[in-house]
Amino acid sequence: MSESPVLLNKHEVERLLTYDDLIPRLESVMGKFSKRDSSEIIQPVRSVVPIQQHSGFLGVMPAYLTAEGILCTKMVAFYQRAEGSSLPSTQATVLLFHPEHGNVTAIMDGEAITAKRTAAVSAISAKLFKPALSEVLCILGSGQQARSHYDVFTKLFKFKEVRLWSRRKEMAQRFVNDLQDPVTVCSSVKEAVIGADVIVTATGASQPILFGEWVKPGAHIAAVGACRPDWRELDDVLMREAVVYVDSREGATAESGDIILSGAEVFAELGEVINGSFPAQHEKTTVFKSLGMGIQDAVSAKLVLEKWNSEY
Ligand SMILES: NC(=O)c1ccc[n+]([C@@H]2O[C@H](COP(=O)([O-])OP(=O)(O)OC[C@H]3O[C@@H](n4cnc5c(N)ncnc54)[C@H](O)[C@@H]3O)[C@@H](O)[C@H]2O)c1
Ligand SMILES: O=C(O)[C@@H]1CCCCN1
Repeated sequence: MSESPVLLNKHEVERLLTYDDLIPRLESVMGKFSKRDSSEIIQPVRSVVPIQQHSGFLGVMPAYLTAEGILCTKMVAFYQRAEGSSLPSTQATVLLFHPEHGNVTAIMDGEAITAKRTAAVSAISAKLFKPALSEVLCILGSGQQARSHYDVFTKLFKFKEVRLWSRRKEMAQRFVNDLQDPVTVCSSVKEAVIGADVIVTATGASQPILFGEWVKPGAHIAAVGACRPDWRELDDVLMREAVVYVDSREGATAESGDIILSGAEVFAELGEVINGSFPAQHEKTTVFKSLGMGIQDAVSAKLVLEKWNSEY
């Protein structure tokens, strides 16, 4: 009989998963992924089941990292919530398996993993692609991803000003009231992004909210929302004028409305830049289009379990 799996709730996962540990593991696994060596990493594009009656989707995200012995899957339910809804738009659970025996070794909350690993990957993109002089950070959205992006971007980089826009101003105000440092709440996307050096889009929008004509030449955009083939956050002008990087070419081609509908060309994967096979064109306007990957959840979950094991 195999042992019962370790069960870790959101509070525990949040406590155990730190950006300092996570960032190097994500850089390493994304570099490996971009080498496309199937004896090292197997990660199919996410399977997504639409839940049409409720404007939602269930995604299943398996991954196997052979050398590290990590066999994992995340199950993530994500919804388009009506304005004013208090329900979370993204909920997830992560399972780790014993690769040899097939039993489940850990079941853990996936919300904290999703929030932190997505923000950490965006921060890696900003490290590579943001302009040399980056003084103004702008975040669009005030939900879970907006918060994790605020946390890691202000931890890693020094900005003179941070701006926030949310479609409901009171939510932006609530976000800001929780923080120690000053953040400017803006009344429109245009006001928030004009002159910004780094822009994070982390909204549930399905139509463009960020327009190329407002974006400062040379700025870096980490685009985290719009994870369906018919959803948009960025307009055609921005998509076509920027140098576009993605987490996975296959994921982007299957799932990103911003890429599919604009016809924008993907220049490189983040992992290809980490590996040195493509340059980081930080002097140009750059978009990092993030869709999220099972390997990112897998290394995060392994890290959480290692930390937990070291404590008990
Ligand atoms: N790339 C990834 O790996 C990844 C991971 C998790 C979530 N996501 C996506 O990121 C986005 C944000 O996720 P979250 O967990 O922070 O959600 P959340 O529900 O916590 O926050 C969503 C934010 O978007 C705003 N919003 C919703 N609809 C909008 C619209 N039509 N126009 C403008 N703003 C709108 C809400 O007001 C809120 O501020 C979602 O699209 C989600 O699917 C991507
Ligand atoms: O990679 C993820 O976890 C997310 C979940 C929500 C939709 C987009 N991708």
